[in-house]
Amino acid sequence: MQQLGVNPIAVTRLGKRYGPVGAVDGISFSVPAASVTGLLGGNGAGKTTTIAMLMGLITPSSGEARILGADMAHQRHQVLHRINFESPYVEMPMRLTVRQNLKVFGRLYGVADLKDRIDELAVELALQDFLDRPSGKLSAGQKTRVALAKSLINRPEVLLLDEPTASLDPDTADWVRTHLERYRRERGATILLASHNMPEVERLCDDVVMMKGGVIVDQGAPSELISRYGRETMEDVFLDVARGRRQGEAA
Ligand SMILES: Nc1ncnc2c1ncn2[C@@H]1O[C@H](COP(=O)(O)OP(=O)(O)OP(=O)(O)O)[C@@H](O)[C@H]1O
Repeated sequence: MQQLGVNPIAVTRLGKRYGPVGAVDGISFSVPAASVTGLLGGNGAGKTTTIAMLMGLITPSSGEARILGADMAHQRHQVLHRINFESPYVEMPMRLTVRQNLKVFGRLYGVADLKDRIDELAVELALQDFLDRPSGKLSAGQKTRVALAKSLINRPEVLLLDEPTASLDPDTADWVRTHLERYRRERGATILLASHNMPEVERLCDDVVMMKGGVIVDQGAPSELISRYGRETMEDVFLDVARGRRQGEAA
C-alpha cells in the first residue's frame, strides 16, 4: 500500500457542504499509479461532487484533493495538461464538426502534434466515417466514441470518468470498456471511475471506494469485498451497502 500524497490521485479529509447539506464529509482515499479505482454509491452519495473537486471545478469546504501532487483547488493549472475527464452528461458544441471539436480541445490541452493525434484517434476509435459531420448529428454511441477521443486527446496520465457507459447499449458499452482497459495498459494511466454498473466495476477496477451519504462506508478490491460480504457479485455487495446490511448478514 502506497502512502497518501505520493499516489497520482490522493484525497485527504475532503469535504463539501452546501448550506446544511454535507455532500461530501471528510473522505480520504488514494489511487496508486497505473491502477483503476471505482467510486461507487447510490444516487446522491457524493461521487460527482468528489470528482468535481478532483477536477478543481468545485472548491472544497475542507481537506484537499491532489492529482499528480497538485492541490486541485489552488494549483490545477500545473497539471491540467496531464489529466482528462469524461462524462456522458457533458455535451460538445453541436454545430462544430467532430474534427473541429477535437481541434479545440487539443489546443486547450496544448497537444503539439494535434493533426497526427486526431488521425490516430480517428483510426483507434473508428471515427473516420463521421469526422467531418456536426457533433450534434451523431448517434449516442458515436457521441460516446467522440467523448472518449476528447478525453484521450492529450494522452492523459490520469483519467477521471463519471459513468462512461451510462445509457449505452451492451455492445457499445463493452467496446468502451475494452478501449479503456487497453489505454490503461498501454499508457500506464491511473483511472478513477464513478459507475453504477457493477459488472463493469468487477471487470475494470483493482479497488473500489463505496460511498453513502457523503462518507466512505467500505473499500477494497472487488474480490475481497465479495468474499467479506459472503456474496457472489459486486451487485449483491452494493445492495448490502446501499440498504445498510452488515457484512455476511443474510438478505
Ligand atoms: N450545488 C449543489 N447545491 C446543493 N446540494 C448539492 C449540490 N450539488 C450536489 N448537492 C447534493 O449533494 C449530494 C451529493 O450529490 P452528488 O451529485 O455528488 O451525488 P452522486 O453520488 O454523484 O449521485 P448520482 O449517482 O445521483 O449522480 C446530494 O444530496 C445532492 O443533492
